[in-house]
Amino acid sequence: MQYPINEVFETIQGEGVNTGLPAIFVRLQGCPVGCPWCDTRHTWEQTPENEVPAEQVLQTDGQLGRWAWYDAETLLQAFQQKSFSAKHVVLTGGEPCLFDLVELTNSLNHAGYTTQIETSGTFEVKCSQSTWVTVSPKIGMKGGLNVQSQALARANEIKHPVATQRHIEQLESLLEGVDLTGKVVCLQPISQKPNATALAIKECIAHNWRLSVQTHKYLQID
Ligand SMILES: C[S@@+](CC[C@H](N)C(=O)[O-])C[C@H]1O[C@@H](n2cnc3c(N)ncnc32)[C@H](O)[C@@H]1O
Ligand SMILES: Nc1nc2[nH]cc(C(=O)O)c2c(=O)[nH]1
Ligand code: SF4
Ligand SMILES: [Mg+2]
Repeated sequence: MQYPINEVFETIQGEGVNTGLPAIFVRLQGCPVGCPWCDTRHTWEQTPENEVPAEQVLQTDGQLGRWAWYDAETLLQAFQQKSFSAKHVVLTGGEPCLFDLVELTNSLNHAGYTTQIETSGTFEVKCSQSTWVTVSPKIGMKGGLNVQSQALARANEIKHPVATQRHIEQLESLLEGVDLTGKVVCLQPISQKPNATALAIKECIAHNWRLSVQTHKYLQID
């Protein structure tokens, strides 16, 4: 199966439970969710005129929204070509769960990589059993999509972006009736805003949730 890829790069996982882990990021192109504060808006549209040769996406994109087709085998070859040393692969986007990721995650696992998916939870999560699934639930966004119960049930980590008290209330009502056994709940301040960070700290302590800050942005790395 082929996937439209926006960028492939090696860095340190900056967010969530795996913060600090060296990782290869594979960013898929395309997302219909429409979060107003999204930090990767260039991944929303997958337009034919922005298709580029495969080698061009083996570096960070920035703002271009370019993409190329890759399958599992060519992606693994690209990791060799770039001499990446990380053994953890993060599939993000865009919205990676627009695609069936079973074949891709299984191939990566068989090649010796651990895998993680960053998803909005608005599509069914299809991946290998061992994949670490981070659902950052997107509630009431302008794309009009709802969080799927399958995605919440499959999540290993629920990492909610927050800026206002309303975001806390939305998360509380989303989590009602969800079995949280074995899952980690994190709050992630939106765009490093001081008020959002203060709110996230206060609510993490009150609920015994974890704080996730986007450490790569403080460090000014990709
Ligand atoms: C760009 S999204 C791509 C994956 C997927 N579409 C999703 O939303 O989870 C990756 C992560 O960045 C988070 N994110 C995006 N923009 C952000 C911002 N301005 N501040 C904090 N977190 C942000 C998302 O909530 C998600 O956890
Ligand atoms: N360093 C780093 N860590 C990240 N964790 C999640 C990211 C994402 O965009 O999904 C991300 C990212 O873009 N960079
Ligand atoms: S779901 Fe993810 S990629 Fe899509 S708009 Fe929201 S933060 Fe951005
Ligand atoms: Mg990011």
